[in-house]
Amino acid sequence: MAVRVRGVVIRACKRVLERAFSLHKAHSIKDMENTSQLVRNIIPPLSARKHKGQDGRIGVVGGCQEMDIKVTVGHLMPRARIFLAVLEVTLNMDLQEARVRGKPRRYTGAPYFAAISALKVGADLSHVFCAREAAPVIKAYSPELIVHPILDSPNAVHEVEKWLPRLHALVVGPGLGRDDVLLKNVKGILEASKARGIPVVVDADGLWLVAQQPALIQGYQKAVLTPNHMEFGRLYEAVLRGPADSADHHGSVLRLSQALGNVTVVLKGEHDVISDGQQVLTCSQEGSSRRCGGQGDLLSGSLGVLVHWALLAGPEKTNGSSPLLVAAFGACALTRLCNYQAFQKHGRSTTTTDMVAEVGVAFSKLFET
Ligand SMILES: NC(=O)C1=CN([C@@H]2O[C@H](COP(=O)(O)OP(=O)(O)OC[C@H]3O[C@@H](n4cnc5c(N)ncnc54)[C@H](O)[C@@H]3O)[C@@H](O)[C@H]2O)[C@@H](O)CC1
Ligand SMILES: Nc1ncnc2c1ncn2[C@@H]1O[C@H](COP(=O)(O)OP(=O)(O)OP(=O)(O)O)[C@@H](O)[C@H]1O
Ligand SMILES: [Mg+2]
Repeated sequence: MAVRVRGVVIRACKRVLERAFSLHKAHSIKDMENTSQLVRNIIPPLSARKHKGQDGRIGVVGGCQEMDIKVTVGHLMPRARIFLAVLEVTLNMDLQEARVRGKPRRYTGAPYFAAISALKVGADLSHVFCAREAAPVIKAYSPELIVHPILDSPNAVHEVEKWLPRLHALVVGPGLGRDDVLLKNVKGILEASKARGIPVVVDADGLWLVAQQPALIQGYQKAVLTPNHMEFGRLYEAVLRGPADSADHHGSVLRLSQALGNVTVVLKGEHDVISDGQQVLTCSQEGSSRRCGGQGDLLSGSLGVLVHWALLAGPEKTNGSSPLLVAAFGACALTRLCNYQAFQKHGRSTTTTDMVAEVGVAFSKLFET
């Protein structure tokens, strides 16, 4: 008898839990649909009357190419030293310094993915501000990008500042690396962008810089930070002086956003959690289990365009929600659907290039139906 009663109770509990779960799921699907509608509202209509540039001029700040030449000058024969000196003049770099700086980083794919994604989403012009040696590599990937080889030059901040009046949004960090000279220049670029009220998406090594100096972004409400798991942990620790609660992503993202003065934060992961310090949204658009590098760059590049569109549209088009929150949701849903579609075709061999090829169809499915 007691065993039968226990069985009935367990089955009843199971039914309650299943119902609660499916209700929660239905609720989140409804939320996602409502937010997708807000994204649709901010998309500017295509029109024959518009001129080039009107739908978005986006800048990506990132891309480095440090040489990995291991030399110990003291051990070289005199003739080899002369050769080294000639090589240094030709390459215009200090090879000893390259060795001392240690772990070389060469990222050209990340800024390319971010910049090409901005174009594919619908920006008219996409600029990349990168280190000198990275420029020919990035340019060779795509003739569609405008590439400025200035990020490691002594007057980098001034060079980028000249372009700021012509840019609608900046994406800072993809493939930037952590070289002190580049980070110092990027700090100046962030300050100049803030002074002009230009929206900034901060990703990857840009987040490394913000974790060292949170004041750089503190209270700037036209900023969106897009950390992955590791970047979020670093940032949280730096700002809130303690570890994030891994069992409560909602609470952690909300707290980080609030502590940064309502800067919008997007924590990427199995579900993307987005907050402006007031609302918390979750994007659970179906993706896949494939986690190749570069997917986050697709997200930050797309977000650069959507942030511009959302701010242009204003809060009346987003039903009172923060435009940046809506833009961030749009970029997350788009990236995840690109991942899903690419995975259907390529399975385990899916790469970010396959995802970039899906942007057009995924965007139409989500936001133009
Ligand atoms: N093709 C390219 O040029 C690419 C360059 N990239 C650049 O590489 C640089 C470093 O970026 P990283 O993303 O590696 O950042 P980090 O150097 O902070 O490393 C993140 C580490 O965390 C791990 N990780 C990520 N998600 C995790 C999770 N959910 N749980 C546990 N571990 C997790 C990763 O395997 C990685 O080793 C940036 O400049 C970035 O833009 C990446 O964007 C990938 C593509
Ligand atoms: N476990 C997961 N399941 C489904 N989607 C995921 C998962 N983890 C990440 N994503 C999605 O992949 C995209 C990129 O997130 P990811 O955490 O890979 O960024 P990242 O590490 O910055 O990428 P990148 O290699 O470009 O630097 C986001 O849209 C996110 O929603
Ligand atoms: Mg990344």
